Amino acid sequence: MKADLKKGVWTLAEIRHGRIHETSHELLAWGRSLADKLGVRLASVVTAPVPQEDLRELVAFGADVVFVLDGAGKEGLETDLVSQGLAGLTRDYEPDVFIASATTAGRTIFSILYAELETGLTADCTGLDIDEATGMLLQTRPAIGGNVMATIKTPLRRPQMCTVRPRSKKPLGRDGVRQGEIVRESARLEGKASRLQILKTIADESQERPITEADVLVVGGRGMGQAKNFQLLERLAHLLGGQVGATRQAVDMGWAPYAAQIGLSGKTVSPRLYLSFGVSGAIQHIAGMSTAERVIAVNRDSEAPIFSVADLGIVGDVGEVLPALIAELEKRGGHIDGA
Ligand SMILES: Cc1cc2nc3c(=O)[nH]c(=O)nc-3n(C[C@H](O)[C@H](O)[C@H](O)COP(=O)(O)OP(=O)(O)OC[C@H]3O[C@@H](n4cnc5c(N)ncnc54)[C@H](O)[C@@H]3O)c2cc1C
Repeated sequence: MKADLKKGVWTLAEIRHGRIHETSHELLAWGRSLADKLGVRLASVVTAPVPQEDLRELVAFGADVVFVLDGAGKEGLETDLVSQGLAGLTRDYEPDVFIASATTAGRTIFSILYAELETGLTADCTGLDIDEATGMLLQTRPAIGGNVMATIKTPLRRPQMCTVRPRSKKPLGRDGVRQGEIVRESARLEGKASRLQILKTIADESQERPITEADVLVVGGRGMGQAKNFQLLERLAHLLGGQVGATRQAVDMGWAPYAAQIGLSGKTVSPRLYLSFGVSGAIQHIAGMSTAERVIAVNRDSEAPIFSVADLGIVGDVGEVLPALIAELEKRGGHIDGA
């Protein structure tokens, strides 16, 4: 163990198919802002074998230290072994803060790890900060049915642990000349075998590409009126090289699949362009799209809350605006400036 690397802020790197997934870089952006406020080191912890270049990328995206935990599983899928291995590492190095992505892997590993370490865990945060007076981690997440945002502290136990929604922050700019330290540690598992057996992994093919990865999202709400009108959204998305997203109301009515739902109980998205039609802009929907770069909203109600987060608002009926927009784009061969 390297005693000089004790304490600090840690992030858990996410591994998919033997590579570091980009959510790990988003997590480093959160971690970097916390570590800078506390004036401490930022570490990323890797729990399965990945190429050396991926470890260097973690440094390029903000890590000061990369801990590689050897021997805790082949792909990071044996979550019981990974959690056990991480518990030993965490006890040795005593980080003040440890954060993971609120993905299936992050949630599973952290729910075992926090219990093992007898500390607290705030799941699914949308915001993190440091309390200037106490240096404590402020963990913000929707609460009470999504009607309020609660900020939670962990005053007594360490580390302060939470999972953070993917896409709730953009990665920092890559800095290829950043220097960092890579430290290898062996998982102390005393010959334990995993109780999990991975039979097979099945890709979610309900959408060609997850909406979380789309640059352009064309989003429909209840104001679209009926399922058939979602075909117009598909057409517009196709012209813009984007994908279709939906509100919970639209999903509940069967107009779009759950995989397309954006918001608190759906996906968090961060497209370059978010274009909505007949979406009111309820707080639970905004929670999933507030990091979109540019927002254009069409709604017939000039008081609709979506306009308060829109860069461009069009007060009008989707039945008129949407076909007109499609016709204009078709004339121009499917291109608008900036999209
Ligand atoms: C715990 C919890 C979790 C939730 N999670 C989510 C979530 O993940 N995602 C989500 O989206 N919601 C979620 N909701 C639901 C959320 O509160 C709203 O009910 C939902 O977002 C509203 O969807 P909407 O905008 O499609 O419908 P509405 O709120 O009914 O809005 C329809 C809008 O369309 C406009 N409109 C109607 N006709 C036309 C027309 N012809 N032309 C133009 N505009 C028109 C109306 O003016 C209105 O603003 C959640 C709620 C709770 C309590």
